[in-house]
Amino acid sequence: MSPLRMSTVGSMLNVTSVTKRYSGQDTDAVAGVSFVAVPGEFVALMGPSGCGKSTLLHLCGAMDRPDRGQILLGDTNLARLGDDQLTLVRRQRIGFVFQFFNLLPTLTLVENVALPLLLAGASPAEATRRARSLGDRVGLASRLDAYPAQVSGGEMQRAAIARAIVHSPALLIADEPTGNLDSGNGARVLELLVELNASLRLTILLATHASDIAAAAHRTLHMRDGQFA
Ligand SMILES: Nc1ncnc2c1ncn2[C@@H]1O[C@H](COP(=O)(O)OP(=O)(O)OP(=O)(O)O)[C@@H](O)[C@H]1O
Repeated sequence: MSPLRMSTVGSMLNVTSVTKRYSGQDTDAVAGVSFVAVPGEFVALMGPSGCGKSTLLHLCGAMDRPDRGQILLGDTNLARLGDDQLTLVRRQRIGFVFQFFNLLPTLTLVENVALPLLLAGASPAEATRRARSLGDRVGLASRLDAYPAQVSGGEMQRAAIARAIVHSPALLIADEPTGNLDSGNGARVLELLVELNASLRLTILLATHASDIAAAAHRTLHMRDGQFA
């Protein structure tokens, strides 16, 4: 069997004994972590600053490779992929939401949302049509032609979430998605993530410091010193 196609039963993400140490460091950022997320599951990662949450998200999101261990996204073993294959997996099967939104400032919200579709080869008309439709759905209808600097943090994060799911990924990785929002906007962004998780059966892996955010997940994994506590 090809190293890219190993069979697992029913898991979206199957992480086994994963370890990652950054060069120049004398401890592992992630130290032998294992867990499974099933399709449609919303899993929260909690733990103090520096415990390894972002590193684990990067590994599960095909942004980095573990030193040891195995990460299966569906049937694909991410640890065995080359750079080009990892890029394809990221573009096609994973969506990312970050604390500071990471929208391109020179594009309008709808242009930001359409970007992954254009990169995947959609025509500008089709990409714009789908981006507008999803923008409406996430509550941005009247703001889609504004630039990021002209809208609120909550609206920027809604656009970032729309951009993250416009290509229908299997897995959404969210790193402190409410960490830069006031409590009202944070609650509305969380509500949106919960709604998308339920309606699209989107698997979500989300890191947070906030226990009320984690409480909305189906399950919370607590990290400390690179391991699950
Ligand atoms: N690029 C890097 N090079 C070297 N060390 C790093 C790098 N990124 C993270 N680290 C270290 O790895 C450990 C885990 O960091 P990580 O960012 O995964 O933690 P975190 O739980 O996400 O923290 P926070 O909640 O502050 O974002 C920390 O000790 C951090 O200093």
